[in-house]
Order: sequence, then C-alpha cells, then structure tokens
Amino acid sequence: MLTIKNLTKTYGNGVRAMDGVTLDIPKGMFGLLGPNGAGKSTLMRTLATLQAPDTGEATFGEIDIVKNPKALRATLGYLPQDFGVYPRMSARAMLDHLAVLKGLTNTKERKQVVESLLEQTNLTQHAKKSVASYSGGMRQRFGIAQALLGDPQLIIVDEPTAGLDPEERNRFHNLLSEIGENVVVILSTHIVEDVSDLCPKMAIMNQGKIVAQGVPADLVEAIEGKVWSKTAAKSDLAELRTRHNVISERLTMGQVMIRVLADSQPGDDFVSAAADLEDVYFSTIRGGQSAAAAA
Ligand SMILES: Nc1ncnc2c1ncn2[C@@H]1O[C@H](COP(=O)(O)OP(=O)(O)OP(=O)(O)O)[C@@H](O)[C@H]1O
Repeated sequence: MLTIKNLTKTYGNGVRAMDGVTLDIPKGMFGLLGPNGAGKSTLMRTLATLQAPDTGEATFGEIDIVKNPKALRATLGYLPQDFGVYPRMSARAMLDHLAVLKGLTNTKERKQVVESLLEQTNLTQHAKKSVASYSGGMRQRFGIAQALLGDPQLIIVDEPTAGLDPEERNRFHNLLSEIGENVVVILSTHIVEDVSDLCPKMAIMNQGKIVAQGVPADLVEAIEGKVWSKTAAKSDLAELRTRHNVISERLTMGQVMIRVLADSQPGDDFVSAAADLEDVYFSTIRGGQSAAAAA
C-alpha cells in the first residue's frame, strides 16, 4: 500500500536524518519505533508532504508522494508531534472549522461528521470546552478527531503517547485500534508498549536507518533463548558492561537487574529469560550504536 524506497535527507547542519530508508507498509497499524533523534519525525513529515527528501521515492497506492503531494494530502490524516498553539475555541467549533478546510462544505453533513468524531474520540461531553483547556490525553484524542476528517486512507501519528499517563495512553490505544484495518496507520513512537500492544507490523529506526522490521512476535522469536538476566551490585555494573552485551539495566532496591544477549549462558549466575519486544528494541539500537562507534 505504502512503498518507500531509499529516502535520504541531510539537513543544512550536516545531520543525516534519513539514510536510505526503504519500507513496505501494508494496511493496518504499523509501528515505527526508534529513540529520540532516530529520524522518525523526518520520515513522518516527508510522508505527510511537509518536506521533500533529497533523494528517493514514496508511493501510496497510485500516488507519488514526492511528485504529487497535493493528491496525497487529499487522503492524508496527520497528527504531528507538536500540534502547535491550541486555540481558545471550543473543540466542536474548531473541528467544524477544520472540516470546512478539508472541503466538507455541506453544513448538515459536516455537523454529522463532527458529532460522530467527537463521539468516537470520547469528547462529546467536553465539546464545548476550549481545546486550550484540555488535558494532554484529551488534546491527543482531539488530534485524532481532526486527523480522521475527510476519511483519510493514510493516517500518520507522530509520538502520540509521549507525556500521557497510563490510563490516558490506554484510552488512546483503544481509540487507535478502532480506526480500522482498511487504512494504513503509521504510529511513530519511542515507547515499546505502543507497538507491542497495537501493531501487527513494525520497524525499528536508528540513526536514520531502518535496522529491523517485521512482525513483532517474529522479531521476539528470533532472539528467544538468547536473553539472560542477573541481579548484580551497582558497583559491578561497569565491569559487567565491558564483559557482556548488556541490553538493559533496571534498578531494583539498590541492586541492578541486567539483561544480556548471548548465544549461550554467559556465566553460572545468569538465568535464561523470556525474550520480549523491549529486548529486541534495546539489542537492536544498542548494537547499532556500538557498531557505529566501532566504525
Ligand atoms: N530542521 C532541522 N534542521 C537540522 N537538523 C534537524 C532538523 N530536524 C531534525 N534534525 C535533526 O535530525 C535528526 C533526526 O531528527 P527527527 O526529529 O527526525 O528524529 P525523531 O526520531 O523524530 O526524534 P524526536 O522524537 O526527538 O523528534 C536529529 O539529530 C535532529 O536533531
């Protein structure tokens, strides 16, 4: 559905934010996971036609995104990372205004669409309040409501759950999962649970490159049996890092629980641990960093 080939982008300051990004993204939820600065927003903004790549191609169905941004915009719903200034206008009035901009000129139809989106995003009872007064979770739900105007076939949400508390995040996840399987939804995030809870397909981006992609369960399966854990004193951490491929460290009651990636048991005191998507993520991006440092 969405085909991305060899996209590159180097900013004026020399940062190579996209370095040969190639991806096929099918219908349904697709998770793009990566640390801050990986280049996710650059890729999202490129797909949303807000900036052009230096080289490469992206097509959505028949539409050439780079050459024909106008056609893409007609079928795009976008929730940017920074929604910008929140107006002192009621959510209902704001959504109505955005619907006009989207080309919904028939008043009766538009009213129906606006009310149904407010309902879908659980904002009907708050529709009279100004968006500026909304909590973070409500703003993000409003962001989804505006992104869904005009029945888009490609929906891009950039870091939507950053800063949300667990309950709001959960609510937002439920909302996203209801959007439907017949559209392409790209969820860019640095939060592993966003992807593990929601996305049948995913990719990991680091330093401008796609470093892993596939079905989350398959990626986990590929490292099953290779994750080992042990609890150690904090003072031993530096030495453990030099001896093992440490993928994560978690402080528990003054001690540290480390997880390492190794083909066989790295030492008597290590126990085998069930692999999860976090292990996939950390081993992939840490591997990338050390490879880059060694290069
Ligand atoms: N307009 C710009 N000019 C110069 N450098 C930029 C610009 N936009 C982004 N960058 C740099 O490009 C790299 C990728 O940034 P980008 O925002 O795409 O990453 P990201 O994965 O979305 O991270 P974040 O979640 O922090 O936004 C970073 O090093 C960033 O500092």
